[in-house]
Amino acid sequence: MKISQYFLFKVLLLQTFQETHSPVLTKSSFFTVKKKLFNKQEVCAKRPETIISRKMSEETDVESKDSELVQRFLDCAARGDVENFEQLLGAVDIDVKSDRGWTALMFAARNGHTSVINILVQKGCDVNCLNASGQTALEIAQFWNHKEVASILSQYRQQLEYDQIHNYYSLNPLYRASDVRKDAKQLESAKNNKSAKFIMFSKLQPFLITSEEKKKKFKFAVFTLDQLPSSIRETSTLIFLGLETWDPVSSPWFAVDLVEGDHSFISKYYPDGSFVAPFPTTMQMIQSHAGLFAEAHSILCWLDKYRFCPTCGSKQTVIEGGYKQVCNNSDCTSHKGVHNTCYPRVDPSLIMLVLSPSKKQCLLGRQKRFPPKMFSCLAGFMEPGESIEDTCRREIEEESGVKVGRVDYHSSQPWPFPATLMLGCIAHARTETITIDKDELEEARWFSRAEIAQMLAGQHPDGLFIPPSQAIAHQLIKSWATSNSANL
Ligand SMILES: NC(=O)C1=CN([C@@H]2O[C@H](COP(=O)(O)OP(=O)(O)OC[C@H]3O[C@@H](n4cnc5c(N)ncnc54)[C@H](OP(=O)(O)O)[C@@H]3O)[C@@H](O)[C@H]2O)C=CC1
Ligand SMILES: [Mg+2]
Ligand SMILES: [Mg+2]
Ligand SMILES: [Mg+2]
Ligand SMILES: [Zn+2]
Repeated sequence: MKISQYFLFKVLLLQTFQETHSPVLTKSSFFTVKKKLFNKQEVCAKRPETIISRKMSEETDVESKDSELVQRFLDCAARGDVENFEQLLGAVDIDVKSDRGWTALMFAARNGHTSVINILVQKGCDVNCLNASGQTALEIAQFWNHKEVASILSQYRQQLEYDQIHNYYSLNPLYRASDVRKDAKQLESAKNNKSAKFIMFSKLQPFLITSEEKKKKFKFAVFTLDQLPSSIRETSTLIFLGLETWDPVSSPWFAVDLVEGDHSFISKYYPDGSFVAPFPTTMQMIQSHAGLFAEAHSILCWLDKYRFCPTCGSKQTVIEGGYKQVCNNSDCTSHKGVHNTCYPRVDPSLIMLVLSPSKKQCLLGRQKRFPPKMFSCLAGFMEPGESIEDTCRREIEEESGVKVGRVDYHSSQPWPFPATLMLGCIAHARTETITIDKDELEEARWFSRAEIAQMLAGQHPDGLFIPPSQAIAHQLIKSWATSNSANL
């Protein structure tokens, strides 16, 4: 399927959010999470071996085929049918959920299929997923007394806690090699390196193809030196993204900002690819290429917006593989002392999950521009001369009236639209009363862990949901909800 066709249907963020989170249970079939949790009768009510079939009437052929695959995938996990399960692995999302929010890992954990569990864990499935009852696969294995499975899952969760958290857009596989880009000779030989790789942009839009390995995901079309017309290197801007390994002769990667008329060679090599609007399309890329996009897009946006010297207004020259611009006016004060205008800008902003004084609830809000029913963490830009902690306290008080004490750092995420760095924090509230700033927020309220579990599973009775897993807001909320899900 061509990307253009695909995005005819899916280009809006609103749709992306709604598709990922549309509630599948009606109010009447809904039981409160508290009632369900660890209640054997409830867990048994629908045997996990039987996957709930979905009403397919209004779905397209493609979707019904997909849904069949999902059903077979989950069914194989539930039955411990390793052979068929492995065949389906590449065809569906490894963390795909049944209507009750059960993943393959949960079904395998329910029935004690160690071999399926091992495969899923090695393939990097999400061990912290919650089902609609607020249970993780580990809790399901413990409940059904599958000790071996429980031991594998708890070891793996411990391992994950030691590992660094990688948010979407932050997994860049390249070594940035600033020494290479600062040395004109090395940079020139990198451009002529026979193993050099090139990814394409035009008017800030990346050229993407669908990924063969991961269905419904996109990746860059990667070009080699001999595929590029020689004119490109004279007329287009080449951004040096980095090297594949620390070795200075390893493959260098470049992003090419194509100028008009340079496009014809592209369709010769990748007839099914397209230049696409970066948001939200790049939220559906394979992770390593999303990292490349974040680097390239932020630099290209900076070069696009800063065409003239911010100090004196003269023309500038791009150097260091796109990472620096110098003013052409030799009398300009930007040549003296420390001048950050020469370098690409990054705007730090805070995004925080605010916990109530009792730690039993978290504060989420809705901006007017959000899709209906979506709630997210509060966020705000850092101001000059402000610490992370003070930005966090100020933005929360401005937007919700809630006063915050301690602030803990969680993780960060480059948000390349154009160059925001999201600093994710957990904030501990000292007060509970909410008074919203109507300019910034439409609504803000406290949510219990049980309600968050429903939202994560796409089964909130009022259809409320949180941003998709690619957003750091999702990771902050999920990390709190899963850190002690037994206390739902
Ligand atoms: N809230 C969420 O769930 C998520 C937020 N984000 C991102 O977090 C960032 C900050 O969140 P947000 O709530 O919008 O921030 P703020 O609460 O600080 O409010 C944003 C407003 O502040 C002004 N502003 C001040 N400084 C800047 C700056 N350096 N860059 C841009 N605008 C600035 C703008 O006003 P004006 O328009 O009047 O100029 C802007 O509309 C945004 O990039 C947002 O996309 C990312 C993921 C999730
Ligand atoms: Mg604000
Ligand atoms: Mg804000
Ligand atoms: Mg602000
Ligand atoms: Zn100048």
